[in-house]
Amino acid sequence: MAMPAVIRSAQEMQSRSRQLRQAGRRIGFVPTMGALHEGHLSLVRAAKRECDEVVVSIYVNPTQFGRGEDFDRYPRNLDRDLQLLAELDVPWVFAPTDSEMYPAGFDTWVEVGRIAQPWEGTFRPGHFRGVATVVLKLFHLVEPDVAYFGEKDYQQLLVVRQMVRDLNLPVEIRACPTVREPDGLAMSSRNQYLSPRERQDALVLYRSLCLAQERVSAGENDARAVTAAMRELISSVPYAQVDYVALVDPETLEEVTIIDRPVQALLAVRLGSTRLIDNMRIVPPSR
Ligand SMILES: Nc1ncnc2c1ncn2[C@@H]1O[C@H](COP(=O)(O)OP(=O)(O)OP(=O)(O)O)[C@@H](O)[C@H]1O
Ligand SMILES: CC(C)(CO)[C@@H](O)C(=O)[O-]
Ligand code: BAL
Repeated sequence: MAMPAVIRSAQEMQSRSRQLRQAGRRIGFVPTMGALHEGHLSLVRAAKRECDEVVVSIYVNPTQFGRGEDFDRYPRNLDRDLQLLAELDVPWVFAPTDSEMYPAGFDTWVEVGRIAQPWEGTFRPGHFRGVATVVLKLFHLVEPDVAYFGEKDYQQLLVVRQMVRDLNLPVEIRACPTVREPDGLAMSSRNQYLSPRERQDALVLYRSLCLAQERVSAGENDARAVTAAMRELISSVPYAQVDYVALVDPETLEEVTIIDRPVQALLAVRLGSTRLIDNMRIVPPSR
């Protein structure tokens, strides 16, 4: 089990990738912010299945965090991450420094339009500008054939796809299903922040998504009735604060009123100082 080579410099990453591509290797890329868990590792496994080389980036990107968000306390544990990646035989880890990614004088930003505006875009202003900018830079440095993203960050996936389409980026975007804890909680690096009580109460996110599917399977087609039931369930945790709960078109993210086709349930809930997101495809019964 060899430890991955850790590349710190942007230029070195770019020249290594060029060499791999020139040798005809197909590069799979998994961008992360570290504090790796099974969700991340499922993306790595998908990349390993489909590509000759796997590059994982570990970078807590400051520009996607707003003022007052958790940038400073975001979990960082590079040694543990490298150990987990070594167990999967990942050869390359790109872990750039801030000054490599944002050298003095950096002043160019990627602004994705409508798809980045609602939901996370509203509650985390500037978030997707930071995500799109760093992902575009990472794509230029790694030059992957395929890049892997989790459906857990559903809107992020659509934002990245929009950018790739609009800017003709030569990379395929692969979506991977959300990996959950045995009790249903979506894996997230931020789960580490939860106290034992909050960890237990965090189950209301998954339960409310399942409740949405149950109601729709039972014939409910009024989106407002379904989101009201979800909110009621979440309110069984008195200190939970809902940022949004919505049923949306899976492509445009516009809110739907009647559920007459598959929709995406999206939610963001704060439990104490921890903000969690989750989502699920909700499918009405076929007639
Ligand atoms: N449970 C999961 N299942 C599948 N993919 C996931 C899961 N959690 C994260 N990912 C994906 O891993 C990639 C890196 O995500 P990131 O490093 O932000 O992890 P995270 O656990 O989502 O952290 P955070 O707590 O910040 O949301 C993203 O494409 C994200 O969608
Ligand atoms: C895609 C990403 C690595 C960009 O910083 C981040 O938003 C994440 O981990 O989902
Ligand atoms: N998982 C998306 C990265 C973020 O929350 O900032």
